[in-house]
Amino acid sequence: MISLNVLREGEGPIVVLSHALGCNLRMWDAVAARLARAHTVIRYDHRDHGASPVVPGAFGIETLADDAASLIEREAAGEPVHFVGLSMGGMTAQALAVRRPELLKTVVIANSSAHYPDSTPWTARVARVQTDGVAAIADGAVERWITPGWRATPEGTGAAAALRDMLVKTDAAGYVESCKAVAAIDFRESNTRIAVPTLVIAGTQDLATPPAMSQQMVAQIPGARLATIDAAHLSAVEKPDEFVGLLIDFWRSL
Ligand SMILES: O=C(O)CC1=CCC(=O)O1
Repeated sequence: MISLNVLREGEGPIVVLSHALGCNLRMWDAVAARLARAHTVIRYDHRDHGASPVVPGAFGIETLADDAASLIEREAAGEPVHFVGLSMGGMTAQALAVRRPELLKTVVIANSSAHYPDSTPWTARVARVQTDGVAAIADGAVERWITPGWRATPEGTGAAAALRDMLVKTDAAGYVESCKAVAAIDFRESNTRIAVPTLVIAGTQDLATPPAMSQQMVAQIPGARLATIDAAHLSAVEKPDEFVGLLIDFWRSL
């Protein structure tokens, strides 16, 4: 078992936030600030990201789910949590909901996918990072993460710079292994066995995990609901008020 970097804030029902590939727990700053007014917010860095250890060698998203399960066991002391994952965090949520449903009150899968029909772009990205480092793919990634319209504003320009900085500080070998884990996902069958209340959030301008991928997950997961935000891939960064509003409405509706 590895010891992940964890940040805990606020008081109340526990929410665990799981970030995207190449980001770290700071991706959730705006969402955490809003949620922590009435919740215990626990966010963490995935292995090979942020201030968590870099663990040499290949792994699957199931390993990230097991990392999250150990963290919940330790931090929540038997209280089921609301688990919110975006992109790779949403993949972690899909695996966790099947492997350890007893740890979860609800699951939110934002800007994510159950499967990539074509792994060619991932193979190309891995090769580029192996040759030239994470910085070589950073500008393209940030362009997928937030909309051009927001990037043109002072707030969005600052956010883009902070996100780029987060990405280029990610360990290259860890990023490569994470890309391979993401490229290999296939939750299409296991999603039909999720029995935890689930909300799927899609970004209408998300080119990395387009809304059709969210619609597919909703069709697979029994009783799952779909919500949309007018944003690109990192909807929680660009539209934190709307993102938190969707979470609160979902939790209140149960
Ligand atoms: O980095 C990207 O291109 C988008 C992405 C896919 C999975 C993830 O976590 O980020």
